[in-house]
Amino acid sequence: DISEKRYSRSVVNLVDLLRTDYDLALNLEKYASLLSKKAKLIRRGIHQMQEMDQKDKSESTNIWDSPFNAFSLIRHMQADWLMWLHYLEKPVGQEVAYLEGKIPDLPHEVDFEDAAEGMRRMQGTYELLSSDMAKGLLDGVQYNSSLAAVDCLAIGQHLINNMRWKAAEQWIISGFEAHAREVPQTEMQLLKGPIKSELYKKLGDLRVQEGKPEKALEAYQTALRYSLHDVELYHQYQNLEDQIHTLSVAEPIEELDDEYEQMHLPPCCSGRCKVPRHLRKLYCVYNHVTNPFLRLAPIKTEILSVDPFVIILHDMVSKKESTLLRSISKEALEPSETVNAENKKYMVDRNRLSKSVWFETNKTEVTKILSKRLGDATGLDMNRSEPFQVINYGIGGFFGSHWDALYLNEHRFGVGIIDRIATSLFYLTDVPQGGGTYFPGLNITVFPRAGTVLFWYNFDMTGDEHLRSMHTGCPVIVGSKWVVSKWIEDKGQEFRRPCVNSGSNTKYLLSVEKLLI
Ligand SMILES: O=C(O)CCC(=O)C(=O)O
Ligand SMILES: [Fe+2]
Repeated sequence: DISEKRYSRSVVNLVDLLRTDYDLALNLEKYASLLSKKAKLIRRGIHQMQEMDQKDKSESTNIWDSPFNAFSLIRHMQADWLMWLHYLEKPVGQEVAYLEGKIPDLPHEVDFEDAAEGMRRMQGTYELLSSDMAKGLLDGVQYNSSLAAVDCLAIGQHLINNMRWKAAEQWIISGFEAHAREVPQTEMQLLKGPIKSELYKKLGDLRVQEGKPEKALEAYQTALRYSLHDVELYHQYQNLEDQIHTLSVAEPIEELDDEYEQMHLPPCCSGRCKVPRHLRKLYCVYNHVTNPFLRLAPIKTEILSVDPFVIILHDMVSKKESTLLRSISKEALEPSETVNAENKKYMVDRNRLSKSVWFETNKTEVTKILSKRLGDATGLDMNRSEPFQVINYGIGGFFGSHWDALYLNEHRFGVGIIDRIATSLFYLTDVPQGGGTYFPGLNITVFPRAGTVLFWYNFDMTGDEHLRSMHTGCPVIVGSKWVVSKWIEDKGQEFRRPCVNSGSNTKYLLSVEKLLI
């Protein structure tokens, strides 16, 4: 479905969007040139009429001096003005229709909502100030791009819609600052009037919601100063003034609870949180034990946590393999889905903003090799694993905190039930800023490094789900985050990772946990 492109959920379609923008600008240019031709012809028409007028006047003839004059006048008035009307009404070329036809392909309101929500989440997660963000200063890094006043205004509006008054106010103020920095005029100013008026108007709306009518009135008044002829605004102002006089101002609407907000923003995505002591002593080893082949080519393995077992495998994907995988995925990406807890069906959800595509393990030489390598490095049977999933995150893209396991412990051991004993995440790209994988129960944040694999067990040694295996795909601040996931099934790994009561007899294990002995 064309209308379901979900532009904000990946960066790959943004290039198409730029192309469409360029194309539409050309279309507008064509329209403008046809329109000026039309205007020229109209002007010529007016000129002709004026000449006739002059002639009539200079010859000082009366309209009744000749039957032709009267006839001409009547014919002119009856037919020519109709002709003008037709001419004025006739569309100028096909450009308006072309633009109309393109509208369904352009980002929709949901795309904007996704993008604005992405900005808000980024701001909340990394504790950024809106004024810094608008200036292009993101988590201590200054970029040479910034937000325009209209962008700040739009984010402010989005926050007002979501009852976040304080944050909205800060974005409106950032809008004024952005406006002071701006040199070129934006289209909005051409088509809708001065941006300053729009910003003050929004500030007024906000103050009304907050229950500060006097302050709102002040804001509307200032807005009016910037657009004297805005009738609608004037009515809004008058209405509010009446309401204040008659004490009938609407009740304030309370800001959405901050605690709810905090719950949805993982606190340590920045990686600057304190890692617990027992996790700081961990180490790096060469794994040459899970497969005889590794004696020749051991895999550099970093142990991040013992319980649950979390490791980073180095040099698992070459540049060439990464490029190939990304290029075959680009055209096939669709908005990512998550498994619904109740019906186990895959669905698009607001908690996962990315695009992805599934590839069978045997799809290409690259997927076959990666699967083999992963099997060697983990000691697990890749014949018992789910297909690869290639994922791309857009700016602000994220995956809210979740567990990968599908069933609750009491349901997992039923007949025929297969669950995800382990997760492997191949990082295909570095992400310049943000986009880490964070474990809230461990306070570990792993930042994507092209070619590495993050691997962890979702279940403990007795087969129960490990609560601390919960993880988060942190919001991307800058860059295009490409990862490939592969979930490994529990059924079929019984001899490689048998259930044991404690870690004491791990020497019988065949999987990578052997490294712990
Ligand atoms: O992208 C990430 O960092 C996490 C991805 C993830 O949790 C998943 O795909 O299940
Ligand atoms: Fe996950």
